[in-house]
Amino acid sequence: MNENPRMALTKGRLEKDTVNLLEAAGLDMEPVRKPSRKLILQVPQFPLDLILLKGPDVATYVEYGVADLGVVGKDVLLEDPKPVYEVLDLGFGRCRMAVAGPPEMAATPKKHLRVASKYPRIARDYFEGRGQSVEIIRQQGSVELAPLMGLADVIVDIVETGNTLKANGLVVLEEIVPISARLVVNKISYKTRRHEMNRLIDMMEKQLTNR
Ligand SMILES: Nc1ncnc2c1ncn2[C@@H]1O[C@H](COP(=O)(O)OP(=O)(O)OP(=O)(O)O)[C@@H](O)[C@H]1O
Ligand SMILES: O=P(O)(O)OC[C@H]1O[C@H](OP(=O)(O)OP(=O)(O)O)[C@H](O)[C@@H]1O
Repeated sequence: MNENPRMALTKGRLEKDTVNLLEAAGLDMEPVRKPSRKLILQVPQFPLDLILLKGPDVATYVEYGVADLGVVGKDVLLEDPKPVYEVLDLGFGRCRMAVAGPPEMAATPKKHLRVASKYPRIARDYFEGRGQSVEIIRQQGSVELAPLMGLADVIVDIVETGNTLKANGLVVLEEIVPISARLVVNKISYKTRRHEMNRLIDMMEKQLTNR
């Protein structure tokens, strides 16, 4: 067992809101706020270590119990489901998963669709669930380019402000699912470190209800 409970945080877009939430919950987040390349940080005066990872790796660390808890986007959990407990919707990192494409695609249903996405599983589940035949073309980024370049008919991607779609002449064709950051807990830690896990969950939950 780790000495202190360990929480995995997603670097990048979710980082600032996560740090703000933990700070509001009473933790000294100075070590994370201080610019540094450190990936393991200790919360002063509180039994908690923090590790910084990319979203999909947060879920993996929590699955294996190397981290007891983690903060990760719902998109990551849907794309690569893990046997972890999802205990809180943290309410930030809000965006939606959507099908998008050129406006004319709305009026021209196709027998077989080519779909570009960083989220092949979400895309396949969505279209197959509707009986739509698809070929999924996996992308690593700049997904909006695919329909513009003729690589795909539509994309499945995250839409937040809608600015990227707009700047590229694309529109949302269908909403798939709303997304936000979630707190996940390792299943064994939840049993064997119940008191510590509940204390941390309660501290965070209280801040959410105060907002
Ligand atoms: N506009 C957005 N684009 C992508 N993710 C967003 C957006 N808004 C909120 N999110 C949430 O933030 C999480 C982290 O996003 P972030 O872009 O930092 O990492 P990423 O998706 O791994 O991208 P990258 O590969 O560019 O680092 C996502 O998993 C998602 O839940
Ligand atoms: O609706 P918006 O506010 O414009 O946000 C959505 C865009 O942000 C994300 O891309 P990201 O910036 O992570 O770049 P990449 O996936 O293309 O690397 C996502 O894949 C969309 O392209």
